[in-house]
Amino acid sequence: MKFNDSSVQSHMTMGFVTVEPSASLPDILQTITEAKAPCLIVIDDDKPVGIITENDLVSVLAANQLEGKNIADMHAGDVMTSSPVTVHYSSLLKEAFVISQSHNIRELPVVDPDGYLMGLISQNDILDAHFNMLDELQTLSMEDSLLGIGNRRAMEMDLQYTHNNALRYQRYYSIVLLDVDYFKKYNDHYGHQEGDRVLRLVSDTIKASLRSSDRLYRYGGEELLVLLPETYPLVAAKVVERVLENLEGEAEPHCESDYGVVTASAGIGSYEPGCGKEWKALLELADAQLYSSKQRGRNCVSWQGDKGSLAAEAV
Ligand SMILES: Nc1nc2c(ncn2[C@@H]2O[C@H](COP(=O)(O)OP(=O)(O)OP(=O)(O)O)[C@@H](O)[C@H]2O)c(=O)[nH]1
Repeated sequence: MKFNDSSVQSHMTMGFVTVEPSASLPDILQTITEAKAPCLIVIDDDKPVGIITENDLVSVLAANQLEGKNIADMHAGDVMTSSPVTVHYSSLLKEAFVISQSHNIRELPVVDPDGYLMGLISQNDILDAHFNMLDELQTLSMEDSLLGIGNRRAMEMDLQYTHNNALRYQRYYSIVLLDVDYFKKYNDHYGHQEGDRVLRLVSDTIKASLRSSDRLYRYGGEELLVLLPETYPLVAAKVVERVLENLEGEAEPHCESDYGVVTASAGIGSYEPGCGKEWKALLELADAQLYSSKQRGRNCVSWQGDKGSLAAEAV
């Protein structure tokens, strides 16, 4: 389901049960029991002319028992609510909800412009669709539309959560800032659309190089952030080295780069139990280390433990 797919037609059920106006009450009782349906739609010429709910049947049966009438003599027409309230198939869910609320009914037959029956929608169907759409909207509000990874809002929430856990249980975690090298030159040479494609390639390559417990976010522009829970700085450096190698291994041409292919630089900020640093301070640290990687010639990773910008391998 898509969050903007909010027409009645997309959410109605085709599993409705119909009866003719001439159906006898015993047949109606048997049909509704066998179908386990909340209601029966009475149709004439494929158009809804009435609706029979479980409540209608209970009321009629109770009244008849009191009056001693024979139910075998009764028909759909004696039991149904005539001229049922219907909703047009192209109506919005919220219109259907208003109609069902204002008439205090739970099931609405859905009709086409000529009044022919197309389906049935219930208040429950409408509420289910509504909550599913809310879920989808929430997911979308946390996702970067270009790269399909977490956006900055998602990143901040997850960082705070990871930080709180680390604080409480004395755990390590590392964050990595990655920035595509010479990306302005890439855009200028190959065009912005190609730049977008390469950003997706970078993001996909990074994602494929990470463990499932690691998370990738778009920090902004061509900068990405990786959150590595439970990860020591040295281990984080090894992970990032692998990421950078994999990216270089994609061999995506970049004729304006010293490397001839698309590469990225990275900086790491790590939380160590008792260090007293907030996640925002780690972000600043990662940013400073990223700057250091750029200064060292790019396509490399720096972290605080690497003795001030020696290559990761050398430590
Ligand atoms: N195609 C594309 N370009 C983007 C996007 N976001 C940011 N950019 C571009 O990324 C470029 C980043 O340039 P700079 O910050 O100068 O960095 P750089 O050219 O990568 O140089 P270094 O980081 O020093 O290697 C800018 O030209 C931005 O316009 C995006 O979503 N798509």
